[in-house]
Amino acid sequence: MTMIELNQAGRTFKVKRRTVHAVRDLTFTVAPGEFVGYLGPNGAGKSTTIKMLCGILTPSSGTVRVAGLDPSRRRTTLARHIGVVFGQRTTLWWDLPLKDSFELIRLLYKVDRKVFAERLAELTATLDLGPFMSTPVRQLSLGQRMRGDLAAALLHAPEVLVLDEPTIGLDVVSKAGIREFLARINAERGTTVLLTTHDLGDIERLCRRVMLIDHGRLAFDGTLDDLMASAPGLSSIEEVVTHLYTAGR
Ligand SMILES: Nc1ncnc2c1ncn2[C@@H]1O[C@H](COP(=O)(O)OP(=O)(O)OP(=O)(O)O)[C@@H](O)[C@H]1O
Repeated sequence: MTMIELNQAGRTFKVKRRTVHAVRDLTFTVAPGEFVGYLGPNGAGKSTTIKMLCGILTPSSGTVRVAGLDPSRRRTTLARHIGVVFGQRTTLWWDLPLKDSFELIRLLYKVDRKVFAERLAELTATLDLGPFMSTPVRQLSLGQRMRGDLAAALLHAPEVLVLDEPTIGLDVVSKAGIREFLARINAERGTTVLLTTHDLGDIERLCRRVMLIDHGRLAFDGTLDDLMASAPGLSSIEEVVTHLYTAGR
């Protein structure tokens, strides 16, 4: 059983008569319960991959499956199985208090009132949302907003969580809190997590497996230990990743 499956997936964009290959021949699988780091330099194709996983973008070639579904054709059904957080953007309603955004999500996903209340209570406690539950989203700090977005992505209890830079711009304490929360969700609920980040501390703390994409192609797929062993003589993850990003340029 696989939770995420890409088979020679590719995506091109036409820019001024030129074809940009954002993602090429991408083949990998992610099993249920895995916590995978998805790394790559700017412009490597990470966001394009994530958009194909959510069904926002249709692959130009190959196939993509998430929870057994073709995301671009079954986007509504897939929404029940997947949670997505884009660190740079919020999915919450800007002018509404956080709790009203959550209630709208309950209605959208048709979650039973009692089940929802239990989940929300648990997420409120683990993410410490209580102090700003009645605050409009636009007035939240970045760290508070991110915690709100994570709760919003998990209220319908998806099996797979896709995170695009969830710790961007956060201070060390907020980052540690988010990392602890994600580790817990993965361990306790068995949620499959695909994490894109430029913060290698996120990767070190959370991911056993790392995939690295460069120029739209998979350049590395292995454990964090394999990654460290791939560049003998280099001792920090920063050095190893810099080496991989600059190799072949
Ligand atoms: N809508 C689009 N139209 C044209 N080109 C695009 C589009 N979206 C992405 N690209 C191009 O595809 C390539 C991959 O972009 P993508 O956003 O997937 O990279 P990324 O790995 O997420 O980068 P970053 O770390 O900077 O967010 C880049 O060359 C980018 O310019």
